[in-house]
Amino acid sequence: MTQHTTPLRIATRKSALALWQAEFVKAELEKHHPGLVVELVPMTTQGDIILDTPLAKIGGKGLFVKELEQAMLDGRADIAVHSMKDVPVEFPEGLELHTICEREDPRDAFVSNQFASLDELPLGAVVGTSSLRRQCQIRALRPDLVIKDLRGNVNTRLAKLDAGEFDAIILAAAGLIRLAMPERIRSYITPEQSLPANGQGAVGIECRINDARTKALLAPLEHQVTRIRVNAERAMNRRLEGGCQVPIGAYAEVQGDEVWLRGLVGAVDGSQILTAEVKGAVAQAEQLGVNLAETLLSMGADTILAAVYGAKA
Ligand SMILES: NCc1[nH]cc(CCC(=O)O)c1CC(=O)O
Repeated sequence: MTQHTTPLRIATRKSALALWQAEFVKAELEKHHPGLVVELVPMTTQGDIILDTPLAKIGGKGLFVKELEQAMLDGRADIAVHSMKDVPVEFPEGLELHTICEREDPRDAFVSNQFASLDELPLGAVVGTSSLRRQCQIRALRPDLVIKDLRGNVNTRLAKLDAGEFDAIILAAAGLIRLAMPERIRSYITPEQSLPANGQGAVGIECRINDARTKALLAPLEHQVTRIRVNAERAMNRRLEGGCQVPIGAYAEVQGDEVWLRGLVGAVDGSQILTAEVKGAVAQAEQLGVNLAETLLSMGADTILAAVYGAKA
């Protein structure tokens, strides 16, 4: 048996979901490597501090990972665990996204104390979400609904719903399942109604590129089918330069040796929604993502995205 002398340290945010994900990876590592000691290094990020400004205005997701990455570069931690949908496409020099774990349910969830589904919401009901992607797709389905900004971690968002600020809110099903609140999911929003974000429901692990010991320890946590799906989705986003908060949906499924990738770019007000899909060999997953992005761009996604980025600047 291998001797494990030094503990492996996980840099993590302190939100319930981040801690769940870190604990999950810790448990997986300890299961695969008996004797290994895994420690959590909890930290606060800029994104956790600036909670009152819409994400799209403050430069997006990078704010949630910078401190974790610095800790790895400084040797204060060895890995960071991320929700794949929050991981920027680029990594700082010396770090890489090394492992993608098996995906939880990737769908969005409809959450409400009074209504069972989007269809049952009365005319003009108030729906909470801070995601431009969810906003534009819900507006396209139900132009009568009033969409209100909703930020904070999962528990904060649920508390705002319970306080009566919204008739319903939209959250990732994965978050509610992981936090042991599946009963909060009144219904699932199907990919046909609204495409999830790239990487939604998948957990990824970042580490130092030159850290062979950590990489060997992470190897059993890799999930091949999830990687193929997330690679296709992220390649589409990358080609669209959808680095931060953008009205882009991407969803891949693997059927046998084929990938089926669906993509969407929408105007935030729901006035225009472009959708396209592509099928091809698993080995071509990333190329399929790029191709689908180019199809969407040729359909007019470039104009829509330029308007979104222009509004932010
Ligand atoms: N943007 C925040 C975020 N990042 C990951 C999840 C859920 C879990 C996941 O997608 O892996 C959530 C909450 C949500 O969107 O409701």
